[in-house]
Amino acid sequence: MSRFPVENIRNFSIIAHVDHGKSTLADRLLELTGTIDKTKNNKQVLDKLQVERERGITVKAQTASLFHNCEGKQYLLNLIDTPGHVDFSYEVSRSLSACQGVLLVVDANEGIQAQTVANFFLAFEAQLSVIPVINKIDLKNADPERVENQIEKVFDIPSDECIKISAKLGTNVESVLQAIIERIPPPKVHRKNPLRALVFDSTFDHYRGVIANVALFDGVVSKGDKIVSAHTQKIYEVNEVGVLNPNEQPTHKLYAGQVGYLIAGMKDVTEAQIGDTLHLHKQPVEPLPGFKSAKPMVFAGIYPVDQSEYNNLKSAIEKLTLNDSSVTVHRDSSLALGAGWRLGFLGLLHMEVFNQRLEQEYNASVILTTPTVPYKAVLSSSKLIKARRAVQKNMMFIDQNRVMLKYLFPLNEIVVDFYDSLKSLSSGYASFDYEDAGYQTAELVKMDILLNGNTVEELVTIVHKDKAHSIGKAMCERLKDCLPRQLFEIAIQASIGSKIIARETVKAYRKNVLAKCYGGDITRKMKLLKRQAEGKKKLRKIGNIEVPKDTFIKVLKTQSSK
Ligand SMILES: Nc1nc2c(ncn2[C@@H]2O[C@H](COP(=O)(O)OP(=O)(O)OP(=O)(O)O)[C@@H](O)[C@H]2O)c(=O)[nH]1
Repeated sequence: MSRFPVENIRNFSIIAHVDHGKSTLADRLLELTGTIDKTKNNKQVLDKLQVERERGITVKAQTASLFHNCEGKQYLLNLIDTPGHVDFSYEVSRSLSACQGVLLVVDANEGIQAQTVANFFLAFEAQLSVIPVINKIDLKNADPERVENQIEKVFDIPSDECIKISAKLGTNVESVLQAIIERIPPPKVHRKNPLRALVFDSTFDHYRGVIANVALFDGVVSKGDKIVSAHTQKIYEVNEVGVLNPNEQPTHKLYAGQVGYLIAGMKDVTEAQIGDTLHLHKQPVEPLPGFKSAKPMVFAGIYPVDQSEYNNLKSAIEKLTLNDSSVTVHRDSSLALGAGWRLGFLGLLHMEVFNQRLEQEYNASVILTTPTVPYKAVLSSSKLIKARRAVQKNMMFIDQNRVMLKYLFPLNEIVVDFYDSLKSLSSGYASFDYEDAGYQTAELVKMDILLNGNTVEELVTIVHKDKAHSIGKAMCERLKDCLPRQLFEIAIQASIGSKIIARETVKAYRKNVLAKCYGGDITRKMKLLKRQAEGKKKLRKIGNIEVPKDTFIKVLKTQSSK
């Protein structure tokens, strides 16, 4: 690795709106630099996770070191592929901290979209060089000139700086490599200073423990070095260092300005915190700024389907949150579902992907409860301020056909199905991005679900006053379908405070298990009664009502899919 002086290193990221072609461009760059063989099967090579391949989206940023010869000089280009979906923008901002420049990919047909704007500003604020790349020029409806004008108008980047390519066909991709070398500065680092390495990502390998992705800001790290985590002050010996090419390739040493991986016998997932600084033993340094912790927007309870799986699920969640540090975890327990956790996610897709990764990568089978968003509640019996559901803040025309609107929305209104509705209403043309605007006052009510007058804690929800009636009615109807009839009538009610807003009734049902036993054998009767008693044990009592355990799961599941 010493062959690459700092001036021959470029660290860059590819950012774009979803589906504008980041991963396809990454494939072409890997091929052009000979990192992977050119075959027809190279499709999103850096999307390694099963969930990414199944959904066709990137959820984890990936790193690859490319070796490129240009005008007789060997360059080391470190590429960090990032996700496009709004839920994963935390990954984007972390990746950018290891870069000096970005390729901003824009679809030649769709033009600038919501996440193009959001990601551009992340790069702009981090003061990175931005190379605009207009992709998919092979499409029949491509209009690269229109997109050039949009880029000039919205981002103030002269249109002659745009590179027009087709990542799919490979057209003009060499110009992108040329621009990376010419327009992105080498990292500002010092190899003579003591080691200062930023852990910008980490994964857990079942056999080798924690694998930390590091960007070296100062110094050199070698196999066998004793290093210290600035966060925990624990000392480790480096067992392996190397570059990702795109698979791990050991190199013995990594130098300042380079990006690679490091394995140092960290066995516990709490040891390699993302954002941590590593330095040499007895050579302490000023830690790097690290990362702002992610702010979860959507919360859900997660429980093992079978309580005996609790410890396995605990370790699976710990390992997966090491790789996805934006998830927050708190222990929780529920009367119906047993011991579990309350997890915070950045959005609904993030929650679904986390769940799918738990199942696919850790073989865990879990119950996920209805997603909710956080509220700050002021309990008051006085008149509430009239809620305004969405308030328009700003409007800007990007060109004759496209407008950018800014609204203030309650988070609860957008997390579940807003994006889908927007897409179908606009025939797929509108795109959407959001950022936290803080807490706002709203007319929200706490809705209880009662079974014969007793509140069922698991089903308590916070809903907007105007929607309470329809949601309460739907939940009562679902419960009615799920609850088995019992020996007495059950009243299912939805209430706000003391006011009942919906009601369903489950009629009484009496099962006489002895009906077919005429007279005779007492032992047979005892056996039937014992079996009935065992069946009853399986039921959980809420007040005087026996509720099968899976009723909660059914109601919560239908509720979250609604
Ligand atoms: N016609 C055409 N299609 C392209 C081109 N580049 C990418 N695509 C297609 O566009 C789709 C999305 O490409 P990806 O590379 O997965 O996009 P991405 O930006 O990485 O998507 P996310 O990771 O989900 O954000 C795929 O079906 C690609 O085959 C291109 O130059 N021309």
